[in-house]
Amino acid sequence: MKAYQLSAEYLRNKLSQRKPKVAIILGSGLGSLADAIEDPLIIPYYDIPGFPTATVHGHKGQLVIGTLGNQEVACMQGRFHLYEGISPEVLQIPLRALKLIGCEQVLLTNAAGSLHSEMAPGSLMLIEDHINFTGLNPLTGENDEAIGPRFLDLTQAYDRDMRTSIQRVAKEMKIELHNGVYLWAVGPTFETPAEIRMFRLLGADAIGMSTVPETLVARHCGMKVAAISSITNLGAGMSGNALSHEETLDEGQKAAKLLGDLIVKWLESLL
Ligand SMILES: O=P(O)(O)O[C@H]1O[C@H](CO)[C@@H](O)[C@H]1O
Ligand SMILES: Nc1nc2[nH]cnc2c(=O)[nH]1
Repeated sequence: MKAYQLSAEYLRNKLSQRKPKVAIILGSGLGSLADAIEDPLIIPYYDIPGFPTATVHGHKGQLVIGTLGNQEVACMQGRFHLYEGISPEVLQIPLRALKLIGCEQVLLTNAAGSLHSEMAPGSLMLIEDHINFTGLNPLTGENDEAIGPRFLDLTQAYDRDMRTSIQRVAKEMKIELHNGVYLWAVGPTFETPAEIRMFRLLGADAIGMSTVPETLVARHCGMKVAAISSITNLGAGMSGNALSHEETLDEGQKAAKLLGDLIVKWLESLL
């Protein structure tokens, strides 16, 4: 059996009657969103066969399964990044396991730097497309045609219907939701000011070290994907301030309530 099949089998046994259809991945500083999940079944990643363990400060490392916005959800409280030394192949495991237990759509969240001074810290950005600036891809290696195609079309990486419904809910809630392109840099260093200037020229609006590999794996196995960035800082060199992960976590936590409210209302709207 493959690692993700082992993970899924373990999770299926734990789930009993629960049938999460929506997966949510919480980014840096956004972990508290999982605290609102009712009747939670909490499974630490280290208990799940095949799963890596979360190493980044502020990423708790557990799967929380329960009810949010009247929907059954499976929420990853903490994610994996390539810069942690995790191989691209291992990055496939969580999303494929979530698909195997029945999740059909996934909402990814992240903390990101903004490339526009008008999109200041505290802003939310719905990802409409991405740029993979790493030259790496979690789908590299042998392809299992039973999971997805060797050559995956990414014309609609971020699902149009999910984006439309999230935008509609944000509008109803009078939440300003920017739209933009997220650029995946491998990290773990933040960018130089020269890189930020270059990324702006390339058409990026926000930058971070996650999300894109999850999108690729999820789309490959047929899940629908939407993603929202919580802007925690302006890109390097734009404000004169030094960047730090502590700032990411602080600003992420400040935005978590707003993003949480938006996610709950969106889930309610799916009924
Ligand atoms: O993308 P998430 O996991 O939200 O975290 C972002 O914040 C961290 C840097 O502070 C990096 O891991 C970056 O990707
Ligand atoms: N690469 C990158 N990741 C981030 N995560 C939060 N802010 C940033 C940033 O400015 N750059």
